[in-house]
Amino acid sequence: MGCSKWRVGHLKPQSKLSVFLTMIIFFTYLFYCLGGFCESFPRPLFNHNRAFHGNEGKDAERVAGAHEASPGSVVREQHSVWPHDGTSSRNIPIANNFGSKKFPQAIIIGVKKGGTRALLEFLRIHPDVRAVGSEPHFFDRFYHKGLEWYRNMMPRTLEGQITMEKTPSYFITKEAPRRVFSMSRQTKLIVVVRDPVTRTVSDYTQTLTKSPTLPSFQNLAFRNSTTGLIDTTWSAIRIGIYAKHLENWLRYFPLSHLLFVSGERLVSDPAGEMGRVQDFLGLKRVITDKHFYFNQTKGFPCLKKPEGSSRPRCLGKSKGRPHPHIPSDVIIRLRDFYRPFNLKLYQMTGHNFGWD
Ligand SMILES: Nc1ncnc2c1ncn2[C@@H]1O[C@H](COP(=O)(O)OS(=O)(=O)O)[C@@H](OP(=O)(O)O)[C@H]1O
Repeated sequence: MGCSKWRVGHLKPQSKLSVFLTMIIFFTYLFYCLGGFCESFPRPLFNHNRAFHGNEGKDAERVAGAHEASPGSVVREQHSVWPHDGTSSRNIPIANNFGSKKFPQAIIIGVKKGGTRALLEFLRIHPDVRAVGSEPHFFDRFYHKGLEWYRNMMPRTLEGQITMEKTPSYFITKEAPRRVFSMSRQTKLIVVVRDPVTRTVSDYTQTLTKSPTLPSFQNLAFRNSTTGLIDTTWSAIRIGIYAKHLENWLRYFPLSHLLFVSGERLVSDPAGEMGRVQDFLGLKRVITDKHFYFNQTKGFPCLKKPEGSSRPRCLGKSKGRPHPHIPSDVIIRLRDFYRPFNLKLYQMTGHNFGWD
């Protein structure tokens, strides 16, 4: 102090003034820095999240805003706030490759014409569900392509989100249970079941749309029209023997890994059925009756706001088609045929689907 006094005392008045001003500037700057206002580099926005997830900088965007309840909603929020030109005002690149591709933790394995598309589209409005749009057919047709091929088909998911796919033919594929099990024994399996008689007619209607010269329903359904013996080699019939197919799955998975969704209730009470599905998947009940409205023209429930859209949407023309008339005696025979298998299913699942 004495030293500086001595030096200042020997300076000219102009020099004293400039020293004084320099000191004012220096102390003002010091105060600003202590207040945190003088950083010349942008702060890495998500540093705190590395510690949060112990992720050491991998997938920085994956952990973005991990303090929020749902990673899915965080991503949406970022997109709506930040510019969409690939950079943000804080020099954080916005890529559309958030997260990583994982094997599905839950699969809709069946049944064909049960209402599997409706279920998947309804689930996709949940922020914590990401699903493949098309049917991958990995465990039946493309198993030879290998698990990496399959994983690559999956959408990227963030921490806490569920990866899903639906391929209804898995349910009747002999090898599928073993194959799914060897991918992960933790896989959750969802089966949408529908009255097997209506399901057969629905299946027939689909084939008829593709091949208008198809024989009549009764020609295909009976092995012998006089004895009324049902032709179980016709896949449209065979698929509806749910109890038999279920036996294959129960060799590998406990019943607690399977959820049976009623195809009928998915139409009459979509929100109620979706509540069960969300509970089974361990998801917050986000999808409620607010998401659905009944479209009189379509004759089915439709979504008020499907994923990625703000406009109401129903499923396409191939879903909810009118069925051709099938003579009542044929329907009765089919009902008789399926009854014991249905009862077996009710017993196996502990759930009466009310088809009889
Ligand atoms: N909300 C809604 N909208 C339209 N259709 C609905 C809906 N919910 C269930 N369904 C029933 O779904 C049936 C088709 O089943 P899938 O989607 O499993 O068919 S497929 O196996 O993928 O081809 C389809 O069968 P069809 O009526 O025979 O066309 C519908 O009855």
